[in-house]
Amino acid sequence: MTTAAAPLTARVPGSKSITNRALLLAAAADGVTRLRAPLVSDDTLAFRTALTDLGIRVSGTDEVWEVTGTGSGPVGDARVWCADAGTAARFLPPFAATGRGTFVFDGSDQLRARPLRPLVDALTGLGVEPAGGPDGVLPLTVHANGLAGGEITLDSSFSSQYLTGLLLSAPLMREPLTVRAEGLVSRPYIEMTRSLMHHFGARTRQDGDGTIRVLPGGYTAADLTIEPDASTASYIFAAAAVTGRAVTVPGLGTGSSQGDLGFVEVLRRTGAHVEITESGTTVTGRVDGGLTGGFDVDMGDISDTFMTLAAIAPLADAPITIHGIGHARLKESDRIEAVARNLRACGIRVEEGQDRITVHPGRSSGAEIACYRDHRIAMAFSVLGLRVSGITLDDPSCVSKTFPGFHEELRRLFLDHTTPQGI
Ligand SMILES: O=C(O)C1=C[C@@H](OP(=O)(O)O)[C@@H](O)[C@H](O)C1
Ligand SMILES: C=C(OP(=O)(O)O)C(=O)O
Repeated sequence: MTTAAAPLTARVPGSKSITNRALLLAAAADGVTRLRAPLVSDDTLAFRTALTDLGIRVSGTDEVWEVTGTGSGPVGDARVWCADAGTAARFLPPFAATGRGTFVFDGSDQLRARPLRPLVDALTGLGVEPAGGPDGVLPLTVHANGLAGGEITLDSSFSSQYLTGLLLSAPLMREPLTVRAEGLVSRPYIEMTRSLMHHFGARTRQDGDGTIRVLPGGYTAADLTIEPDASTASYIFAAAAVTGRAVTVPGLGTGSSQGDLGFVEVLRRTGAHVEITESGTTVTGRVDGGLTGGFDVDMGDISDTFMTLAAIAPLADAPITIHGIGHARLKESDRIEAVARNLRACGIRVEEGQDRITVHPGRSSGAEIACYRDHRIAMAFSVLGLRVSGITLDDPSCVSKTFPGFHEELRRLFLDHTTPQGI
C-alpha cells in the first residue's frame, strides 16, 4: 500500500492589493501603522515611493513597514512616478485631490496606455480640475484644494480601481461621498477596499442597488498583517493540479478578503481536490496530472487568474471556455490576445471573442512565450512549462511586478521534488 505524500508548503508573498491599500490608508490615518509581511515587489515599492513623493514617511525592514500617517491629504507640490502600477495611478490622484498643492502623476509607457477617463471625469464631477492627456490617460495633473464630497455616478466597466481610489479617499472629504458604480467589474476588490477601510476606522454603507456611501471622519492608525497574494497563489495551485502534487498555501484560508482565492473553485471543476480551512488552502492534483474540461466559466470577478486557467487548458480532456473577461484587455497587456497568440505558438487551437476565449485540448509544443512585459503571462505559461518541454520566456524577469522570487519558488516546489509523473 502507498501513502499519499504530505503536501508541500508554498511560500507565497503578500497581497499586492492589500499592501497598496494599506499603505494609502496608513498614510491618510492619524498616527503610526505597522504593516507586517508586506509584499516587496515592483508594484508595492512603486506605491511606497509614490507616497514618499507625496511627503509620507515609510521606514522599516522587508518584514515590517512602518508608515507615519498625517491624518490628511498631502500638502505641497509633487511629481509622482507610478511606474507600471495601475493601483498607484488609480488610488493616488483622489488622495492628492483631498490635499493642497499641484500634483503631477506619470508612469511607464505601459501604464500611460491604460484608461483613466472615468476617474478623471469623477474628479471633475467632484469639483477638481484635473488635466490629463487628450484621451484621459497619464500624465495627469491635479490642482488640489480639498474635496467637499457629494454624489457621483462612476463608469466602472473598465476597472474597479477607480471606485476603490474614490472610496479610499472619501473619509478625508468634508461631506459624505455617495458613488453609484455602473457596470462594475472585479467586484470582490470593492469588498476588500471596504473591509480595509473599516479596519482603519471608516464608516461605509452599501445600498441594495450597489450605491456606496462613505461618511467623513478620517482614519485611525491600525496595525495589519498582510495575507499571501491569492492571484500569485493561483500559479502554485495550478502547478499542483497539473503535476499531481499536493501543495498548501498557509495563511490564505476561509477568512481571506481576496476574491482570487475563488480560483481554486475553478480548479475543483477540473478534477483537483481542494481543501480550504481557517489556516490555509491545499490543492491536490489528480494522480495523472490530467484536467477535466468541457465547461464554460465566468471569470469576470477574478480576471487576474483567467490566464492561469487558459495556459493549462490544453492539458484538459475537452475544451474550456472562459467569459466575462473583456476588461482583461486593458491591463499590462491585452491579455486575451496575448494568451491566444502564445497558445497558438504552442500549436493549440484557440478561439477568442471580445470578452471570452475557448482553449481546445491538444499536444502542446514548446515555444518562446512573448510576455509583453506582463508578469501574469510569464507566470501562467511557466506552469504549462512544467508539463511541456521547450517552453521559454522572452522576459522572465517581468515577474518582479508582483513576485520577484517566482521562478525560484516554482523550481523549489515542483522541480526539486520528484512528482508522480516524474517531472
Ligand atoms: O484593486 C485592485 O487591487 C486590483 C483590481 C483589479 O483590477 P481591475 O479592477 O482593473 O480589474 C486587478 O486586476 C488588479 O490586479 C488589482
Ligand atoms: C492588473 C494588474 O495590475 P495593476 O494593479 O497594475 O492593475 C495585475 O497585477 O494583474
